[in-house]
Amino acid sequence: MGCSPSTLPNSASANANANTNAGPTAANSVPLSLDATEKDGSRLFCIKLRRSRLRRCSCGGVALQQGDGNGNGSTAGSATCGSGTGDNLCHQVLLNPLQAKNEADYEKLSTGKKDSIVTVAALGNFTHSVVRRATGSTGTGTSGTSSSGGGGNNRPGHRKSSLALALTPEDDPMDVYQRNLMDLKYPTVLPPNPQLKALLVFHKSDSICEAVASACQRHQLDVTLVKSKEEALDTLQKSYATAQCYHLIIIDARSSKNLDAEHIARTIRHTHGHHLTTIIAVCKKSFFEKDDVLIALLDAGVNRCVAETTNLAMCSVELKQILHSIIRPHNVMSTQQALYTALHRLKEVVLITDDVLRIQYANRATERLLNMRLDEIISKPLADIFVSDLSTISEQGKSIKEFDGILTVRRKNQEGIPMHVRVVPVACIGSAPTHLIFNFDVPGGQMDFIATLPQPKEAPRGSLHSVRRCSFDVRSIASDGLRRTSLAKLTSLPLEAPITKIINLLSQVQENCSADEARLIDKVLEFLKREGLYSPQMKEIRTDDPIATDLIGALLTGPSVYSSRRSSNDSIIRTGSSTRTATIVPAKMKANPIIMELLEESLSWDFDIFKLEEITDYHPLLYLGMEMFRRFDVFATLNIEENVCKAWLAVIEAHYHKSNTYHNSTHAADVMQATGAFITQLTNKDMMVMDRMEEAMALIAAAAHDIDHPGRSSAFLCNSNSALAILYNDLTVLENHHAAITFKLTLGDDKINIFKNLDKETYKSARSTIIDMILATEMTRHFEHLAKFVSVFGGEEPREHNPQSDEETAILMRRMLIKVADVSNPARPMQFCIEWARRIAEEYFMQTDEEKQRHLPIVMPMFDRATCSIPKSQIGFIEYIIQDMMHAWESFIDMPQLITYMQINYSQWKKYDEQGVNTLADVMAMQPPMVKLANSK
Ligand SMILES: Nc1ncnc2c1ncn2[C@@H]1O[C@@H]2COP(=O)(O)O[C@H]2[C@H]1O
Repeated sequence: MGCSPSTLPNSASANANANTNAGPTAANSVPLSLDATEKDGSRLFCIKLRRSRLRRCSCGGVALQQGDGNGNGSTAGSATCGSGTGDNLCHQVLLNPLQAKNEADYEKLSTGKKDSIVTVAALGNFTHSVVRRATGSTGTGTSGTSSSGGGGNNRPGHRKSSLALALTPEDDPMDVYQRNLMDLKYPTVLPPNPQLKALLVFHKSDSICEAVASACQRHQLDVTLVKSKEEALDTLQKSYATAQCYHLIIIDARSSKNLDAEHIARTIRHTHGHHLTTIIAVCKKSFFEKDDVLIALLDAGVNRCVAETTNLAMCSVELKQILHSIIRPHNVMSTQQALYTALHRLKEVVLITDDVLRIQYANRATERLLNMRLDEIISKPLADIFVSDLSTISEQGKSIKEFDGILTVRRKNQEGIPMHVRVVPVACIGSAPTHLIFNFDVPGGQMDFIATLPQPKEAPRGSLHSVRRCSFDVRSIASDGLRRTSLAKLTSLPLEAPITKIINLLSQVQENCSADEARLIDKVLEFLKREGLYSPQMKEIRTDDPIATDLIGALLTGPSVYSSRRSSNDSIIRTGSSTRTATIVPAKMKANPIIMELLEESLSWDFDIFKLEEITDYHPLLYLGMEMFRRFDVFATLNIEENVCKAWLAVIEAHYHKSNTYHNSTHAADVMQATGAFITQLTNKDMMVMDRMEEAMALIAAAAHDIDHPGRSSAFLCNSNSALAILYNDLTVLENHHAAITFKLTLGDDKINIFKNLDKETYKSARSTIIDMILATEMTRHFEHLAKFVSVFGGEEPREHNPQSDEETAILMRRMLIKVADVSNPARPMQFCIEWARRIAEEYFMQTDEEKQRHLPIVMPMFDRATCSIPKSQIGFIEYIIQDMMHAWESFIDMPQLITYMQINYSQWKKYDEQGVNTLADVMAMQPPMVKLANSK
C-alpha cells in the first residue's frame, strides 16, 4: 500500500499532541494505542479505530478522518498514500476493515506484510488489533496523534467520550469523561467505546417492560425487544456474526412459565463471545424474601437480580448503577485480552511470579525456551527453572528491587542456558510487591547473546549492566559458583551438532508462523530432541495377523516391555552355558572329498548349508570357516598360522549350542557364508568398500555373532532374571554376551588367539569393528540401522569423499552387511527358507513351552506349537522386517537373486496360508521327501 511504518510519529509527542489537541473535554473518541518498544527496535502497539472515522484514500487504502470538533472531518496527514505521515496513518487504519472479518481471515490477509496483526475479540466482536511490527521505526513512535481529533466531535450521532475508561454514550451530558492516557500511572489499553446496546427479553410488553425500556432509552442505549428464548438466542447469534453485540441483556424472570430466565442466562453464558456480557434478571419482589430462585439465577450467569418496578426513576437509577459498576468494568476487562495476546505472542520470554516465586503466567516464548508446555510451567517454583541462585532477587525479609543481569535457565532436558534477565517487582494490592515480572532476551535473536558472554575471567565485578555491553552481574555469577561459569563456557564452546542447527532454524521459523504451524513445529522439535532419533517406534504393523504382530513385537521391542510382566515366583538364574574346552578338530577334516566338493560352491547364494551340516557331522562352522578364511586370505591378513584359525573356529563352534534348533553353529556358518557371498559381490562390483582386514573382521564377526546363544531370546533372559540379563542390565543382553565371550575365549588361550600377531592399533580397531558388527545384529535397533543405511546410501548422488564420513559410512555398510546375512534365510532358495522357518519356529515353541512351565511371562503367546500358523508368521516377518531391508541392500550390492528368492518364498507362504497349511507338521508334510529326510533330525 506504500505505507511505511518507519515514519510513524513519535509516541511521546503523539501523546502530548493528543492532550493538547483533545483537551480535557475532547468529545471525539481517539484511536487508542499501546506502544511498547522492543529491544530489536520493533514496536508493539494496539490500535482501535472506528469505522465512522475512516474513509478510503486514493490509493485504495483507507485514511483516517479527523474531526475538528465542529463536525468538519479532516484527513490526518496526506490522504494519498505515498509519503509523509499520511502513509502511516493509512497503514494503521488498514486494520479497521477487519472488524467485519474474522480473525483467521485477517491474519491471512496480513501474511506477507511486514506487520503481523492479530485481531482480538473482546465483548463478542473484534475490537482490538495487536500489531507486531517486524521493522523498527527510526526513532519515531506510533501513538494516536493522528486520531486525537480537534476539540471534540459534535457530529450528530457521534458520541462524546472523555473518561479514561469511558463507556457511556458521548452525548450523555452526565458522562463527560476524558480518555486521557496521561492520567494513568501506566498506560493501558482503553476499552472499546461503542454505542451500548440492550436486549430486552420480555414475554410481553407490559408496564414493567416499558419502564425498563424507557430507562434504557434515557441512558442512550439502543434497545431491542424480543419475546421468547428462541428469538433472544437468534438475535444474539446474528448480532455476534455482524459484530454488533449486545452489552446488556435484561431478562424477565418473573415467571418461569412464560420464560425460563435461568436457562436463557446459562445458554448465553455458554455462547462464545458472551462471557463479559452483562445479564440482568427482573424478578418479582416476593422472590427477594427467599434466596433460592435468585441464587439459581445468579449461578446461571445472571450478574444482578433487580426487583420489578413501574417507576421510571427507580429503573433509571438502577440502570445507571449497572452501567457504572458492571458494564464499565466488563469493558475494561475485555481490553485485557488484547494485552494478553500481545504478551503471549511476544518474541521475548515473559514470566510472572507471585511473591514466593511461583510461576503465575508464562507466555508462548517461555514454552519454547524451556521446552515445556504451559501446563508444566504454571505453578512451578521459579527455582525449578533456574540453575542460578535466586536469592539475589528475592531474599526473605529484604525488599525486592529491580534486577537486570544474567541467570542460567534450566531447560526440560536439564541443559543450562545463560540468559539476560530483567526482573520487575509489581505491587498489585498494597505497596509490597506481590508479583515479579521476568523478561528474558531471546536467544538467537538479533543479538547473539551467548556469543557476547565474556569469559569468566573477564567478567567485571560490580553493577548490573546490559549484557550487550559485555558485562556480568557478579552476584548472580558468584552465587552460582563453578557450575554456572563452566556451563557458560560449555555453551560458548564452538561445538554444534547439526541437529542443534536444525532445531535452531526450526525455532526461528516458529517465531513467525501461525499457532497451528507452531504447534506442529513443536511436535517436530520434540521428536528431534529425543534420544535415538532413528530408533524404531512400534509403528503400525501392516498385518492384522496376531502371530506376525507377536513375532515382530518381540523382535523389535526391548526387553523392558516384558519386565513389568515378570513372574514373581521365578528367581532362577540361568548360569551361562557350560564351559567348553577347545574341541579337537575333526580328524576327517583334511581329506573329505565330499566336503571339499561342496565347499567349492561356498560362495554361491544357493549354497546348501544343511548338507554341509550333515556331512561335517554338525561342524559346518569349522569347515565353512576355514574355507572362507582361505578364500579371503585371513591367515595372511592376521599374520596367523592356519592351525590357530582352525582351533579358534573349533572353539567358537563348540560354544554354539547343538541343542538349539536355530541358533546353532549351522546358523553361524550360514551367516558367515552369506557374508562371504556379499564380500565377493562387493569385490566383483569393484566396490572397494572393505579392505582385507575389514573382510577378515566381518567374517570373524559373522562366525561368532550368536556364540553361546541359549536358544531363548533376550526378553526371556530378562524375564527370568538370568545371570546374563543381570550382568548387562537388561540391555542388548545376548549380543553383548556374544561379543564379550568371543574375546574372552580368543584372548584366554594363546592357541586360539587369532589376534595375537596384530599390533596394538590394528587389534584395537579390529576389536571395535567386530563388537560393532555383533551388536548390530540386535533386532530392537533394526529400523535405526536400516534408516541410517538408506539415508546414506539411498541417494542418487555420488557421495563426496571425506575420510571421517567415509569411516562412518563404512560402519553403516558393515552393520547392514551382517544384519542382512543374519536374517537372509527368507531370501534363500525355498527349501532352505522353509527349513530355517521350521528351525526358528521350533526354537520359539520351546521357549513358549518353558515360559509356560516356569510361569514366566510369555513373550510370544502365538508361538504355541499347537496353534501357530507358520505361513502367517513368515508372511509378517518378510513384510515387516525383511522386504524393505532386502530391497535397500539389493540396490546397494546388486544381487537380484535376493529379491527373486524372497518373492518366490513370500508367494509360497501366501499359498500355504490360503490353503490352510498352518502348523509346522502341515508345512513339513508339503515338502518333497528329500527335504524332509535331510532335515528330519
Ligand atoms: N525366518 C524367520 N522367521 C521368524 N523369525 C526369524 C526368522 N529368521 C530370523 N528370525 C528372527 O530374527 C532374529 C535375528 O536375530 P537373532 O539371530 O538373534 O534371532 C533371529 C530370530 O529371532
